Amino acid sequence: MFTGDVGLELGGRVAAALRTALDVEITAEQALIRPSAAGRGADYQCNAAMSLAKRVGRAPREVAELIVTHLDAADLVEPPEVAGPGFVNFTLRREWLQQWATGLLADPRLGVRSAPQPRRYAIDYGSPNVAKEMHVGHLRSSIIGDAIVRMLEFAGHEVIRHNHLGDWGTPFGMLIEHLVDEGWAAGGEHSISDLNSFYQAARKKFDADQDFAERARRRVVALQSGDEATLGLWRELVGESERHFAQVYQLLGVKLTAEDYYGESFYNPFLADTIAELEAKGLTELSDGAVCVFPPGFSNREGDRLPLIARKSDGGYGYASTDLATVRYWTRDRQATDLLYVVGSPQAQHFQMVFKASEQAGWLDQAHRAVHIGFGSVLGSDGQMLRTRAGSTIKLVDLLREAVDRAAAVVAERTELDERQRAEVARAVGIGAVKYADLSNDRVKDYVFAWDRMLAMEGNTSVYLQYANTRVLSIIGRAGRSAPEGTEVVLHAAAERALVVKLLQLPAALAAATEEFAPHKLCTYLYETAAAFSAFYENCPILKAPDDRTQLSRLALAQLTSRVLTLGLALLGIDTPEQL
Ligand SMILES: NC(=[NH2+])NCCC[C@H](N)C(=O)O
Repeated sequence: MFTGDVGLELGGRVAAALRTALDVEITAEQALIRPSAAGRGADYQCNAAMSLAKRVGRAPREVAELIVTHLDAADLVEPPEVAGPGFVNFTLRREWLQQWATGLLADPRLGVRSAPQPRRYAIDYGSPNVAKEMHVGHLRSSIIGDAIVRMLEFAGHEVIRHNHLGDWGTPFGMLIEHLVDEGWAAGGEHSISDLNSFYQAARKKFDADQDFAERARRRVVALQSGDEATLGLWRELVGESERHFAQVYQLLGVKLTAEDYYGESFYNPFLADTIAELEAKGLTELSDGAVCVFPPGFSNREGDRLPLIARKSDGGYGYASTDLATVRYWTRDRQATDLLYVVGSPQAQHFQMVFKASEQAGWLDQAHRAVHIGFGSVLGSDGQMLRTRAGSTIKLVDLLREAVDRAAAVVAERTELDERQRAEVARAVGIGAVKYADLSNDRVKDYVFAWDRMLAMEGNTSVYLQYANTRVLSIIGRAGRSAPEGTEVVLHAAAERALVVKLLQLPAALAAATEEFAPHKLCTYLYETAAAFSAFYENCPILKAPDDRTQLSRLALAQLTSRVLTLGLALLGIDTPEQL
């Protein structure tokens, strides 16, 4: 059955040909069918002959020829051709493309099939720290994590979001004690910007004032032993931070809500059992009084094995203990099959060690996988970590507000919109620009934060795509009608055909972006689609189409383009205004 992915379909046919011709078994994926580069005169190519040649002891071109002679795909492609060292070039048949495009018009999923075996994902993203300002790393985690959530959900998987809020540990002793000193609980008129300096003030006192430090230490003990009054103050502090984070999430339009907080404190009740299980399985060692796990394969430059500290020498638990508990909790208690952690690349080793130890403990096995979805830093135009001019770290709300303000300046000239519409558009454009600038780069790389580039109307930006979409919509609007389901798509001009071939690649592009947790692959695809539409529109008039049938067909292509752009951007968490 056709899966919606024409590359895979061709792959299956190539695999069948190889079975008949050479008695070798490969999967549809292993047939390595890829879209051909533009201007190559073909739509797809098969790259498998070269590597198969060695396996079957024949020349690559000979293998390619055998594929061609044994291929049963005349319904789908023109007679294929062997090229170069052993590529097979495929050109899709016009009739097939026309039929496919007509069918697409009636398909709410635009050719994308749901996962045949849905999995249960638990995804850790956002994950800021209480009583501290969210930083750009948390912004990246929120944006990338959210796109991944949307893509996985669209693919039909179950997705549980959890926000690993840093809300526990020794700093809370000094924070709460400082809070008491400030009479903070009484007033309630405090905001997170107070809290940032609040944190620094607490830290300063802690370092300078022995008496305060002692009180802070006692406060930690009170907190950990569940003292009600202390817990009340702690909740106050956490609640205040959560209100602030909610503001950022709302402005950003990410799916994280108050229900998604599974902070470090959440795992507190599971820590003792988690560590006891590791001990019972013989995976721990005492090292300088601390209970440690030494997962194999991790050592420093001197060759010393690296520990995960499961329980500190004072009996307390730390960051690593909690993360071991997350793996156990999400796999065992919540039956998640896939654990995703969207956290900056500097924590890569931490997660590799946690995963290794979890494998040893049996929490991760064939049926469960854990993936650290790392990402690089955001740099300023000076190539250094993004900071304000004064040198302090940038406040996220400020950054997002500035994005909306700058976008507002861009749309201010659109006098045909009323004030409310303009505000909505400014938000969609500004926030979209920040998100897209982040998502369109390979996440593992650092990227430079540059307002002008991210808000440019030309190039691979969200504004360009949003604008392209409004242009398509306005053409359809001016036509005064739309192509109904069942409209027969007719492809005569090369640009029409090229656009349909692009639209046809949505399932493959989306699958790659989803499976590799690589939203930039979807961005690239959308950009190419918008470009294909431009070329189409330049060459194939819609409003002044030669006849009615052609106009309807071209309107159908315009509608499909808009739907692909809208869906693609929505999966990236970006809104598509109807006017811009
Ligand atoms: N399970 C986790 N460790 N998630 C990531 C937590 C990130 C941490 N709060 C930080 O700001 O660095």
